[in-house]
Amino acid sequence: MEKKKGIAILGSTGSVGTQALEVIAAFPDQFELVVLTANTNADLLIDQAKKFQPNTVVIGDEQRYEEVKNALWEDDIKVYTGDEALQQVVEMGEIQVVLTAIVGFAGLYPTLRAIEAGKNIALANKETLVVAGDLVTRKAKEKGVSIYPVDSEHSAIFQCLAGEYHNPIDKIYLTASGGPFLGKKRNELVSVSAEEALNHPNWDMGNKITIDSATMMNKGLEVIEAYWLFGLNPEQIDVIVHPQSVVHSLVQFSDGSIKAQIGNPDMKLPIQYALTYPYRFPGETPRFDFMQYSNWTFEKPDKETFRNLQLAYDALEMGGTAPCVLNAANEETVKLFLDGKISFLQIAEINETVLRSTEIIISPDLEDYKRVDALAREKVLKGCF
Ligand SMILES: NC(=O)C1=CN([C@@H]2O[C@H](COP(=O)(O)OP(=O)(O)OC[C@H]3O[C@@H](n4cnc5c(N)ncnc54)[C@H](OP(=O)(O)O)[C@@H]3O)[C@@H](O)[C@H]2O)C=CC1
Ligand SMILES: CC(=O)[C@@H](O)[C@H](O)COP(=O)(O)O
Ligand SMILES: [Mn+2]
Repeated sequence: MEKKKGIAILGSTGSVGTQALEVIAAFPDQFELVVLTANTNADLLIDQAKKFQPNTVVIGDEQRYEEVKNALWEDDIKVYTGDEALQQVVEMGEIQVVLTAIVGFAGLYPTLRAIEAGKNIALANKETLVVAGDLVTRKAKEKGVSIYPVDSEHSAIFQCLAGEYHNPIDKIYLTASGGPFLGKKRNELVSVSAEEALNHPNWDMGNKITIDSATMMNKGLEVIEAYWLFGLNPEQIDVIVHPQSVVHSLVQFSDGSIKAQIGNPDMKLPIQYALTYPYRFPGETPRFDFMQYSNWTFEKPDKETFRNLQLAYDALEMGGTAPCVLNAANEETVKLFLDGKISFLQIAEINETVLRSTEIIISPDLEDYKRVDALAREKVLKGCF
């Protein structure tokens, strides 16, 4: 029998993490779960560890360490806490693929360490590539490590590219749902609440990405993510609004032919493909019903109203640390919005102010990214919002 594939899930208690565990549970003969990590959700991490019996777990929050350790003592599961532990566990010999399902900049360090240790990456944490795409892709190339996209649009592009290695890409189309406020103009968005913004029409996701979808920053981050994953020019990356979220993205080749990947809005499929690549495992996921989705529509994104999308293109054009600045500002403005401290429209306004007022370093190293990230966050927080 073939050896099972060793998997680490960073961020196992989140939306992607919990769905990844469903995928793993569906193929017990194929995967061996080696590591699970969470930030603060000790209760769920304990439940997951008891059920899946990984070798090791990491709880970010040091206050919850004793509780997790005591709960898992009789299961003989190693328990660690803190940022350094999160970076060390990805080096374990039994791991073949690290699924990065942590949200935000915090995913960058363990991803880099995993690449350094020669582990293939199933990448959900798009912020890693947005912040430091040059560093991450260079390191992956150097170490012969593959980065398999988990993000549904990028998985779609990746699937369309299978077998097309020799064929030049004309352009790609990333599809966007448009979020809960599709069709609204700025004057209608002045006082929308966090609750309304968290009401995504098609996907059930973590809070941060759901707000990003509502502001269309998610699509902006995905443009930058695609730039690094597929080695395209910004002009080759287009966004089209497709409110049904069943055409997950499209590739147009140099002869004009377009390939699309289609399916239900369900993250388990892209997660599974990233873990089983180059194979497709036969699965029980509900089959697509064309009659349920008989009306597909496409429209142009409104970059005036959803300014964040334009800002992401601008940051990509500016280069160097500009996307890192935009990402850091956005992580903070999203938190402020969720805490009721700023309005929905202020998210993009503050992001833009920070982006335009922060000096760019053109060839940054990891320390530069760390400093620039901290500086941009400080600018948002010192804005006295
Ligand atoms: N959800 C989705 O369908 C999709 C998500 N993505 C991307 O995947 C990533 C994860 O998204 P999602 O699952 O929605 O997010 P969630 O907020 O649902 O989950 C985040 C996970 O990361 C952990 N975490 C949060 N902060 C830290 C930190 N500072 N250090 C270590 N661990 C941390 C959380 O732990 P705890 O639970 O303890 O807080 C949790 O396990 C994001 O980058 C997102 O953009 C991409 C495509 C689709
Ligand atoms: C599931 C997924 O990949 C999300 O990134 C999703 O695409 C968000 O939807 P929109 O950003 O298109 O609203
Ligand atoms: Mn996506």
